[in-house]
Amino acid sequence: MVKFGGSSLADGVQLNKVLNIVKADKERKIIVVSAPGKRFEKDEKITDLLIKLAMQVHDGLEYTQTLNAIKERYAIIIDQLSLGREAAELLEGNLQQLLSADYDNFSEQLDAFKASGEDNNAQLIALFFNKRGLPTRYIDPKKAGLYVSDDPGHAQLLPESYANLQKLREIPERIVFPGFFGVSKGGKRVTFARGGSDITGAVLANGVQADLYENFTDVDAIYTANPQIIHQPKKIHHLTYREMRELSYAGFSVFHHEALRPAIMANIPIEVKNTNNPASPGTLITKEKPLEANDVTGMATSHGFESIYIAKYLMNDEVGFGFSALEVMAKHGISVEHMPTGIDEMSLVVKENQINNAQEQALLTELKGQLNADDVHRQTNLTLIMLVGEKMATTIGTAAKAMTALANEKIEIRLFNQSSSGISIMFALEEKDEKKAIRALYKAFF
Ligand SMILES: Nc1ncnc2c1ncn2[C@@H]1O[C@H](COP(=O)(O)OP(=O)(O)O)[C@@H](O)[C@H]1O
Ligand SMILES: N[C@@H](CC(=O)OP(=O)(O)O)C(=O)O
Repeated sequence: MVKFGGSSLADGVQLNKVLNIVKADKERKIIVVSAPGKRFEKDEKITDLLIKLAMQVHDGLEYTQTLNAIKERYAIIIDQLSLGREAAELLEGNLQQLLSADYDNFSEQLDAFKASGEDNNAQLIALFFNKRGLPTRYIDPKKAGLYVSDDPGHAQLLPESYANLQKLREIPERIVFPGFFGVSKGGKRVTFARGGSDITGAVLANGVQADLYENFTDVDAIYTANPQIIHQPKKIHHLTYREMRELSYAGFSVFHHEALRPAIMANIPIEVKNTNNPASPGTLITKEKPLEANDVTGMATSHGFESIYIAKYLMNDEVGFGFSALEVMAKHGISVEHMPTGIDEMSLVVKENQINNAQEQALLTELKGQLNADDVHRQTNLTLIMLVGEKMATTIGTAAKAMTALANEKIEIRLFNQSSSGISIMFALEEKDEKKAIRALYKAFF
């Protein structure tokens, strides 16, 4: 079972590498593909172009330029791989159908457009493999019975899909399966969260009970820190599912955090590898791993957070205080990521984009009134840094070492939280300190 990300499918050169990787091992039987990704830093992903196109079509704006940009990307691939008229006509027909279909609402239309990126790519890649002598079948997620909830942009798998997907094992040829979407019970295409082709790969791996889920991307391994911040960070050779779940949720964009559960459920090892350097061993992710020398396995960051600080004298003696605070947040549709507490105070850490300016005052007033609090205020522009490692649970002094490294750089820690399992600690800092903090922590731990 293998998945190739958008960077591995960005043009004909990349697709030739993909063919060689698939041909090199007959166990690479099911191939999940993303839509063509970026060829260079400032390039646009097909998925982003499709989102733009859907909005322009919906708003009645001029969309020819965007449509042409999408056609051009596929045309280059068709040309580079000499796929001929058959491929060009297939693509043209699919796009026409997409544009002329009736949609009940914009969410449905947007998801149909987004899904078409992977779907067209899967059809082209199946054609390409067949033309190069590798018998391959394109499979439509609808035909395979990959059912999901009707939550556009945030689909959740319906468990009955696993039994349907098991039947893919009976297909003798290689299978090319589009990632990123499934079908609702009403027969509509619904996408997972962005980056969701990883989820499709994990779901299929579970469905067919694969021995291994290989996830091909554009880096040699998962690194101890984001390579866009640290120059040539150390590679992580082995991660546990728990570590990966913490790190991917906290900012390791290389593997989607929702893709872990299906793999964990069937205990399938995951290997993250590089399409541009397939001989390199990559990073293995399994349930358990041999204990390492280092207490911290990796560190992730993500920005765009804020904290709502609530203070009340004798808070800890009040039964149900935390419940009431969370109830107000839930009423406003805001999900709380972390909840560090003190004796008379607590902070609710949330994603910043969940609270708009119009809502702010009402939320703060309601929290203050409902909780009879002494003080309620927001701290905005926060970055969360997560240090993760199985060995941290049994090591003394990890937090102290991290705090010393930050203090030496005169970086103020706004919040601190340790997970109950002991395998992660979280710091919230001001966004302006993010890069300095990551560098200081990297130096201290690696
Ligand atoms: N800790 C990390 N280790 C490896 N890559 C990381 C890490 N954090 C962020 N990344 C980024 O993730 C990218 C790969 O993920 P993504 O762009 O989704 O790839 P794909 O197109 O293959 O799905 C890398 O190019 C890298 O910039
Ligand atoms: N193409 C989709 C799904 C995906 O997983 O893409 P990638 O493999 O390029 O991260 C997106 O951009 O969100």
